[in-house]
Amino acid sequence: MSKHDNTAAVKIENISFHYGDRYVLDRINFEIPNGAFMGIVGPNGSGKSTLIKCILGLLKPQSGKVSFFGIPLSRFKNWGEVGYVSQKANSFNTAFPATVYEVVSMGLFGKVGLFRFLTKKHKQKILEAIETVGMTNFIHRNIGELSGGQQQRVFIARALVSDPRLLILDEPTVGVDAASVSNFYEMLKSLNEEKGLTLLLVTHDVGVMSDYVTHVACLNKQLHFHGNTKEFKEISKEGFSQMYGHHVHVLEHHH
Ligand SMILES: Nc1ncnc2c1ncn2[C@@H]1O[C@H](COP(=O)(O)OP(=O)(O)OP(=O)(O)O)[C@@H](O)[C@H]1O
Repeated sequence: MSKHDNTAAVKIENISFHYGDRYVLDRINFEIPNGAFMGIVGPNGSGKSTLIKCILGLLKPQSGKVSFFGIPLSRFKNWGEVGYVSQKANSFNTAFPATVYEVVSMGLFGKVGLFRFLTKKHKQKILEAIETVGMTNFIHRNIGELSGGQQQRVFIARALVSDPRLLILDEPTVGVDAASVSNFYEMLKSLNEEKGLTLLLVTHDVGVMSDYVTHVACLNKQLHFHGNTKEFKEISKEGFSQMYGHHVHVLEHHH
């Protein structure tokens, strides 16, 4: 594969961020290994979105640094390698009259008006991305006529058309009904395992998520734990709650 194989996909070094005099992130250090599927969990207000914004360079931390594939954020230019699916509610007006095919094609150009310039190769990419997320049967359906989980799949396909090496997802299961959540994670897992895509997922959903990810980071202003899923599961539930606060409970899958 690529020459970056031993380099972390994302390296976060000593990141601190405060809004005014209010600390939201306190000296955060961790790496997302290339090829990992990492879940970041934390209660409301624990700084998850702020951390994602610092990673993407949308917010500038007061201290610390971020690098992608070994390149410092300040010099990183290959944004096509990094896909981002923000919280659904903020990302798209689903009343907008666009089909699945049209929404996914925006991942190539960002604009609907450029449809007529799509080459055969572009069209192939779009069809492939739609197939990867299992939405081929809905290709001409309007985005507004899909369920929350189906819409999220389409937004992921939109992020996949530019062939990213890393995909960052902020609360992708919000609005996805409980029965579809496992299917949704299953799809992410196969993107990770079969396509070798590195995934970073932010969620409240500790229980179900931990059955699919390879690594976990627990955030509550500070990083309370980071490691592989086996280590995460070995932490006793009580010990974990004490360490991390009462907001988060590790639930077994069948609950
Ligand atoms: N623009 C802002 N100005 C001031 N404070 C902010 C701003 N944005 C967020 N905060 C505060 O920073 C803290 C962390 O917010 P953040 O959105 O990063 O948390 P989160 O873990 O993503 O929360 P949630 O799970 O509820 O989305 C919260 O206390 C929030 O109120």
